[in-house]
Amino acid sequence: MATKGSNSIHRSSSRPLLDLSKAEIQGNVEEKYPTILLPNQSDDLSHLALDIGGSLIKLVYFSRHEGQSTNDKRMKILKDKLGILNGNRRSYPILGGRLHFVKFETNKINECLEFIYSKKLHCGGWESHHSDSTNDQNAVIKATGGGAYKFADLFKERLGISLDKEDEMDCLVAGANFLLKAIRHEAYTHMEGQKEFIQIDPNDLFPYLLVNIGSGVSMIKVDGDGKFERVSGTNVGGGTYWGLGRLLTNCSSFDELLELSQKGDNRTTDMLVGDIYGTDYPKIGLSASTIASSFGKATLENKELEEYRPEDISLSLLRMISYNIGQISYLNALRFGLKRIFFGGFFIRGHAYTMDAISFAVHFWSKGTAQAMFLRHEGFLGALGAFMSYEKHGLDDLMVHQFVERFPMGAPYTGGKIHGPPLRNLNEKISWMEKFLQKGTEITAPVPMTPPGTTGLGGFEVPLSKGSTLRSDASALNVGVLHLIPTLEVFPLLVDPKMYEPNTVDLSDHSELEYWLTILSEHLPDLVDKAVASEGGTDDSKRRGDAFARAFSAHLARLMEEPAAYGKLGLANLLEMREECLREFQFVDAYRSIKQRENEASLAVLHDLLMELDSLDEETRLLTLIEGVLAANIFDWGSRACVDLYHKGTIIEIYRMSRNKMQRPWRVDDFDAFKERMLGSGDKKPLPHRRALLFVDNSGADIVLGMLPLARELLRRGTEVVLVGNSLPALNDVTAMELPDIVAEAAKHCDILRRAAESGGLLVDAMTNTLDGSKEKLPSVPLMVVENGCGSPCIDFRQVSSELAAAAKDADLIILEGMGRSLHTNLYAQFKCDALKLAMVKNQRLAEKLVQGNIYDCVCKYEPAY
Ligand SMILES: CC(C)(COP(=O)(O)O)[C@@H](O)C(=O)NCCC(=O)O
Ligand SMILES: [Mn+2]
Repeated sequence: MATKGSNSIHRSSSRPLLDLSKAEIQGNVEEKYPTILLPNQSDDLSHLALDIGGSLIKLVYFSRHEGQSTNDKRMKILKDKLGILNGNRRSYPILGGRLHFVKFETNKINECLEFIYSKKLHCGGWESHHSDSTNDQNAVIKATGGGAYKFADLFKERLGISLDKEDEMDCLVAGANFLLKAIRHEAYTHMEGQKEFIQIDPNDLFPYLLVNIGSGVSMIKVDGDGKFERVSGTNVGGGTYWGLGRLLTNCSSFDELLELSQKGDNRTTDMLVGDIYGTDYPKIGLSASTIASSFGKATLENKELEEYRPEDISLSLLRMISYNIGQISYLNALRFGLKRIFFGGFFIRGHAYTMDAISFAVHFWSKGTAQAMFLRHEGFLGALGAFMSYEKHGLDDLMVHQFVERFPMGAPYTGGKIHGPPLRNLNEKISWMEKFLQKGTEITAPVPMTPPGTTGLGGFEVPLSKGSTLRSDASALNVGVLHLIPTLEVFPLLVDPKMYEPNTVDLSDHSELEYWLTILSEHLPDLVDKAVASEGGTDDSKRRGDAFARAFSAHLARLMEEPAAYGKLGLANLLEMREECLREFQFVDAYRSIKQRENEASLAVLHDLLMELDSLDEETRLLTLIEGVLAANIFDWGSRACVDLYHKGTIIEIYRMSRNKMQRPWRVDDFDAFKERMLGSGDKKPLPHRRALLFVDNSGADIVLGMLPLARELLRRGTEVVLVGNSLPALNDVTAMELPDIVAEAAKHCDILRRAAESGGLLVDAMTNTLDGSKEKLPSVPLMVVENGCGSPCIDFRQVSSELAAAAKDADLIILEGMGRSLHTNLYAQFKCDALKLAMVKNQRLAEKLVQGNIYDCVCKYEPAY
């Protein structure tokens, strides 16, 4: 096993240069960095890279989306107000690209070629740019693995592409470095069946030992990007397990052999300490069940191979090889003083028992001072590395907060297991989901979980539970699609972004997880009804609705069995997953008509409400406004209890009932502290806040009769107001795109709102008049709208839109409204500015757990700047 000196990644320049022909400036030419359209340039828009191994082909490809343009004038004014210089990046909704991870069996290479062809990945992925097929002839694709040589001619012949070979070791390291720096829940430990995600600080990653277990094993000391050395290895690896296993058991595939091991009992083959001593050997810390000699028992008995169970042989082999690799790895880590050891390669395949065995060996020999870690994308290190070797893909500098991982369903090639034909369009995806209905519960069937204590503390012991309880979790869907959103930023007003945890409820508590998964499952029929109705109840929408329900149920079933399947799970992830799943089946806005109807009904009574408010003194008005926000937060189509209420009354009736019940003290009641900050006490009048960010929640009464009147009060007191709305729809939440029209309607009833909206660039028509000089120019504090970067009922402040981050720089007050944004997430979040968290608790269990109260209790939590 030769070692290799330090390497630096070779960046070949195989990609064609930019094609600037017919280039033109798109959008506003006056902007400092206008968008330049390159109609003839396509290669930079999509990439594909391959790792062609002996058993699997791994593909990583990037797809990019066109954004929708928005109202330029409105955006320009907003940017001026917020001081955003770079004017070319944004449009609603968020722009971005996606990194997809796909696997094929190498012996089904034709499916892989067909997939590449159907997605046009061989010519940049953009059909419209490649009507001329002669372009395809020049395409060069990065590839690594032995198959990059073996199949080069086939790729040329069938797709007209040349494979540009990248060194395998370079790729492994580049892939691992990228994952460990960019993906939040990439690395995890796996001890006795328990998976725990480890947060790696990207600034404190190096040095580490990367152990790649393929047919053979490479141990690589990694000191930085492109800086590594193969310090050791062993010829006893995955190939040894599979090769010996095949000879000894007649298994026909690696997976079959691995599965067999799960039913094995190694006491029949291994010589244990107890076999030699008849008891434990406590002096040197060995229990009777410790393996003294793998397969040693075969020397004591006069038995033929056929007399041993293949299951036992497979388990003994697996343990022998895993322990050996774990031990050698630890010794190498010790040799170079490395604290971290990451294991990857096809041998591991996310297989619980293999990981437990390796972890045990590292733990045992290091006496608990070292820990084995595994990588969720372990099978894709090489392909990712090949992908990273393209120049100018722009991914090098991206950071954790700019990636969002999502788990689409019905895309059978994402994830560990290959379980379907290549899907080209939504129709095929739906048919594929339908098949599962016919076949029963193939993907929704409970998957047995690994119970704690599979290896036992004494180590090398017989698993406590045998057979089906030792499962591989390499089944589908534990690797998602990585959305790259370069414009996402960490919210600058977080006191401590490193310590920030968005989720309030800990779903690692199994009863909590079960409760919330059940809630979501029970809500599903109603949601499907709404989604189908939002599209006119067509046959097509019904089909998609069914497919959505099946896909989402499958996600819930998978998570019930394996909560850590998609990384660390929180309620915010679950609620976002539901929205993403709807979008996957092309339900763009399931509550569209409900939102519209509620907006109209609420706007009709806004004038009366404002008159009533204006008749009150300052103090009563402030209290009435906060009551109004809390009362109107009852309009929540995501809460079971609220939806039941709506079947019993009209919007206005429910709103009045809710307001009448607003008796103080609320369950959490910091109103007096907030009032003092706003109005002062005695003669002392405090300075108004400079700028308030209002994180609005639901459409209808919530925004129109709750948050807008509160915004108006702040504006009246001289505080700039930024309404922060969702980038994409989620339940009945109001989106940033919908807000300007709602404000425009509300402004018809109110001068304060109108002037502020004009000043903030929200009333474009009125603004045109003003700019023409035909109207008196009235100075006013602006009312603005920004998108938050999310498409969920919750908000994760580690990943917000760049506009919101820019708006936050001058803000000294934030108001978070609703259960999703201020209870499920952020209840305990600390901000550098004053923060008011307002919500009605519309779930009995949450009310009991968080505020020791009851459903419909209210929370008014005020926290001065930390
Ligand atoms: C989805 C929600 C967070 C939305 O609440 P909101 O943020 O609109 O106040 C909430 O409705 C919820 O947690 N619903 C599930 C629990 C239930 O149905 O009781
Ligand atoms: Mn909501």
